[in-house]
Amino acid sequence: MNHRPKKRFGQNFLQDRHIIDGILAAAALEPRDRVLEIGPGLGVLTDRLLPSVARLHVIEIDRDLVEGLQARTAPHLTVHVGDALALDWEAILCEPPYKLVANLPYNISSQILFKILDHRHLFSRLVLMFQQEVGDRLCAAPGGRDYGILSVLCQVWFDIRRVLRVAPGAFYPPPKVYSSVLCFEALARPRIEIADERFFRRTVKAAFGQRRKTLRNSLAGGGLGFDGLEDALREVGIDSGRRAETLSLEEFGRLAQVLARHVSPA
Ligand SMILES: C[S@@+](CC[C@H](N)C(=O)[O-])C[C@H]1O[C@@H](n2cnc3c(N)ncnc32)[C@H](O)[C@@H]1O
Repeated sequence: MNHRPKKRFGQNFLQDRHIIDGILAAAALEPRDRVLEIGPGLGVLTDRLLPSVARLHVIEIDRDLVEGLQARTAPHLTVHVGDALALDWEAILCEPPYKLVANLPYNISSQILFKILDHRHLFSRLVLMFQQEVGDRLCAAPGGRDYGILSVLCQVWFDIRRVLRVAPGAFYPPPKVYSSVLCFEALARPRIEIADERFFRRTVKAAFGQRRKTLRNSLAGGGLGFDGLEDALREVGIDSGRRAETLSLEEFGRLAQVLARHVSPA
């Protein structure tokens, strides 16, 4: 098929067979699996997924590619045309759990991750390609500059490991950066206790809002400051002079609990 890759849709098509093999191996497919693929493009992953799974949904935004995908007449394949960020995943994925496999367009990877977090109950495993820098952030441990909002929010719910490092030449056209394939395994229960998930997310975002600042200042800047904050945090073993990037997941859990007691949950 003659298709001119479109930059606006982040079209870097995989052409390295070893990388495709590595993605499929990480997905650990079983015949009864139901899978969602976001951004099938020319279908290199789709064609490898199809014979191995019970059900495959693909979501592709580029109408020029849809005809080629629909030409694969497998009865267990459903092609959804549209923006994966806008489509209603609950309506499409009616028989969870699903595995999610995607060579994601880099420009929407954070937004997709937030949508995945909102729909994590639908998924048992995710195998996703990211720009290497984003992959590093997702796997990062506390203490370094890679550790941030997405590291915390995703690591609470998933075991995340990098399975492949991918050079630009694996794609056509080659992107300017290296990429990483990450495998997310859904945990049976979150790593920490979270009473109110929306508030937990708000806490983490506020704490990292101004990452060079101390917790005391960044929380105040994010509307989560209150009189007595320093003492309240000290009581749960957190020094308000620390920066967000030094806090473990457990400490973020305790931080959110303390703030929830003192700040209105709006
Ligand atoms: C990096 S390419 C990967 C294509 C193919 N899976 C492969 O590995 O060669 C990203 C694909 O996602 C599609 N895409 C981009 N934005 C999208 C969106 N918001 N929703 C669904 N698909 C999207 C692009 O058109 C493209 O086919």
